[in-house]
Amino acid sequence: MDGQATPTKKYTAFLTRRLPEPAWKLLKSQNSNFNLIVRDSEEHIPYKELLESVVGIDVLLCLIPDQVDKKVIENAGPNLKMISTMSVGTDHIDLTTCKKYSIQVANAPGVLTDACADFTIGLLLSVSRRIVEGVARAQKGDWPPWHPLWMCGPSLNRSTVGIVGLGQIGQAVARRLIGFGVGRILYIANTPKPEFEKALGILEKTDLPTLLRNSDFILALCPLTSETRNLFDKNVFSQMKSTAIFINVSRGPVVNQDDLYEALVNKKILAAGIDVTTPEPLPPFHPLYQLDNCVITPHIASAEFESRNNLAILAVKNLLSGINEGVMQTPIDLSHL
Ligand SMILES: O=C(O)C(=O)CO
Repeated sequence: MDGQATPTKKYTAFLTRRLPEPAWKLLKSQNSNFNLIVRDSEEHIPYKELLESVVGIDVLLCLIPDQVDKKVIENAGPNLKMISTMSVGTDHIDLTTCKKYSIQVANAPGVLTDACADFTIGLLLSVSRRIVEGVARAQKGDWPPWHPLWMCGPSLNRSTVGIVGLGQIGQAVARRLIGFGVGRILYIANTPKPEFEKALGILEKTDLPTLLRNSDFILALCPLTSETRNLFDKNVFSQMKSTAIFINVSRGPVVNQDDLYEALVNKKILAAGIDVTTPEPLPPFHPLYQLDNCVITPHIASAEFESRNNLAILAVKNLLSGINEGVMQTPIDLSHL
């Protein structure tokens, strides 16, 4: 056998569902050196099927609703080396277990930023200008002759906006807010952003109580972590102005939903707009749907064709570079875990 190279083992990659066409084309054009298993469905993979499908794979490409927990990772077995997620958020993946087994994880940052920032402004205005409520009233015939203060809401112009989490999306939202003439933007973030503060002129890093006390609009744009889980609870809502509008485009579990309901019903805050909930999908008869002062959208902040296609393409690029070069393009730093 002297002189014969040991054949390198072909990786097996498993995709939990079909991907949008441009990402699929890219994958199909470059899959000759690995085994590709694609679950032939547009639908979410049931947990039990995920557990069974991952056994023995080397690379997993997953999506937000796929719960890649300890059990799934351990069921995959020792071959599992890389997980590429078609998402920015990684809270559906047990990163601690990934670190334990030296599994690389890559998300897809950057590609959704503008879509999410546009949507955040849209949701904020839908709530403050009562657009959804107005449409519902008009459709029900609840439309009196023009009335000076009917269906009025607070101005964004000259207001103080509090941003919780000034990452890429938070910064893109802050830039857009300048165009709406806001007076002040307060933010909390793990790291200060002095250059960005200087560029915008009206941005101030602060602490949570100061942000809550002073903001007319409070935007949750932070990732879900052990520090942000349940951050917006009764105590936090009680520190907001009674005229405050709360917007969540982050993750459902950063909010204690019962406490949000209580704050909205008892007018502790004026209104809320939430694109993310617990659970998702939020069941149709959930009490929050009954409130005029709550706008609920079904996790669509990033739902632009271009951004979702780019999200899928970046997830595929991560998978390909992981297989071909051993390092994914946009790996997550797990060293702090
Ligand atoms: O990519 C994510 O994390 C999203 O929430 C997409 O909407």
